[in-house]
Amino acid sequence: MIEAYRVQHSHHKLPTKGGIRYAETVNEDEVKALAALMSYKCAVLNVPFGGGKGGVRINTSKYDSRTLERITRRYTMELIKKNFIGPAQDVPAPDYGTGPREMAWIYSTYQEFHPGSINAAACVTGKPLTQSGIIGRNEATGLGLMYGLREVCCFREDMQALGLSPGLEGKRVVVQGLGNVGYHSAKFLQEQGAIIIGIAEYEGGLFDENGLDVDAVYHHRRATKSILNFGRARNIKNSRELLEWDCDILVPAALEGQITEENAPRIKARIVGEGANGPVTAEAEEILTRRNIMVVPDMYLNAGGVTVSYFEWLKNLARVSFGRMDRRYNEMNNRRLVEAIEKASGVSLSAEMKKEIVKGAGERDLVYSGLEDGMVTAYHNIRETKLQKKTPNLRTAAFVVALDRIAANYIELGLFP
Ligand SMILES: NC(=O)c1ccc[n+]([C@@H]2O[C@H](COP(=O)([O-])OP(=O)(O)OC[C@H]3O[C@@H](n4cnc5c(N)ncnc54)[C@H](O)[C@@H]3O)[C@@H](O)[C@H]2O)c1
Repeated sequence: MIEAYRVQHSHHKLPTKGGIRYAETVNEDEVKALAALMSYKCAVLNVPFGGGKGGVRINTSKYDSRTLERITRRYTMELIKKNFIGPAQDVPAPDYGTGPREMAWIYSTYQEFHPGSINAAACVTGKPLTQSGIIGRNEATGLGLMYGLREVCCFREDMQALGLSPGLEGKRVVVQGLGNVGYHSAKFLQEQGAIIIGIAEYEGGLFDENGLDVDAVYHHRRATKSILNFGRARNIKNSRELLEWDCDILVPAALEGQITEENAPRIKARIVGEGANGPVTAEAEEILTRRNIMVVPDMYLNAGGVTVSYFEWLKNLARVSFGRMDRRYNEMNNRRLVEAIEKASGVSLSAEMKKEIVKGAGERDLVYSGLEDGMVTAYHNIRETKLQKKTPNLRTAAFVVALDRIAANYIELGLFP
């Protein structure tokens, strides 16, 4: 017998949207809380979905791929029977313990029961690219986190109040969890000049004051099945110690409840960027706020995944491709376009103009720029609200933004009958 859940928190917008988690810790309360968080997250980013969430209480390492497939398809069947999945009802996505593989199984099962449906692909997001997925969904949450922290760090006066210099460049970062969110967050932060001095996984952690090469650590862990013993980096046996390490930014990107009233007094980071959902407990946040440590809340900072899921859903509904899937193909086509323009107009374009056209806009450019725009705008909304309403922290301000928008929906829609 396997316990599984799907929760829909608010129908102010439909479909509801939220990931499916596979973990031994899954329980009804957790799924309910995560579904509520999804409502607020979508509202903060102005993504027109209600909140939903799913969970299957299993330890994935105990099952082979065949059995995981059977579990996923069985779970999807239950969702279909109860009308808890569909492009207009409820659209799942990946979360802890699931990825594109599981999403493909869900899509395939749904399709079996909806023959002839022309938008069946929009029943789930985070699918593989070959199965109507979208470029950029895999890295979306980590990329969005980087855009968010970049925006946070660009306000000179806010950084001064924390005793930090503006910008991501040179910021010393510790990341917990090297999964989808943690790996991509670390990678994109590193690309912006941040120094990843520590990475914590459940089997242990690594520390290197000069910075860890995120890609190399990721491949090392995949090859050796452990993060430990990487180059000259120092092994940290108890990886929880890394949460309390001296750094500028701490990114907990594994599971909830990692920073509690017990360890909050010892946190040395100046900024805590919530990659995971709920990594800082309410009691811990009070302590961090009192200690002038800025917590950038999950409902904003890890909303990149659902934002790009929205683009994938739109793409599936419209049955279009957002530009060329393949950059080389895109460039080849654009070169032809340049030739055609020159031939038709009889004018030869400048080298600069040709370069611009050839580069063009592929699906990746559209997804990345859409995500960037969403993250930047949302941070400005939250920061303005914090200043205007004098909220104690960014989370309260984000709640005000989200609840105002959701309330406006309910009020404007009214009651029926
Ligand atoms: N995937 C998404 O798009 C997405 C979007 C928003 C929020 N989130 C949230 O981000 C968190 C991580 O999700 P994910 O998709 O990256 O999951 P994942 O399964 O890809 O990765 C999680 C990683 O955390 C590690 N981990 C587990 N326990 C740990 C511990 N005690 N200490 C250190 N590392 C530990 C795991 O080994 C794994 O590598 C979850 O809270 C999830 O709800 C995910």
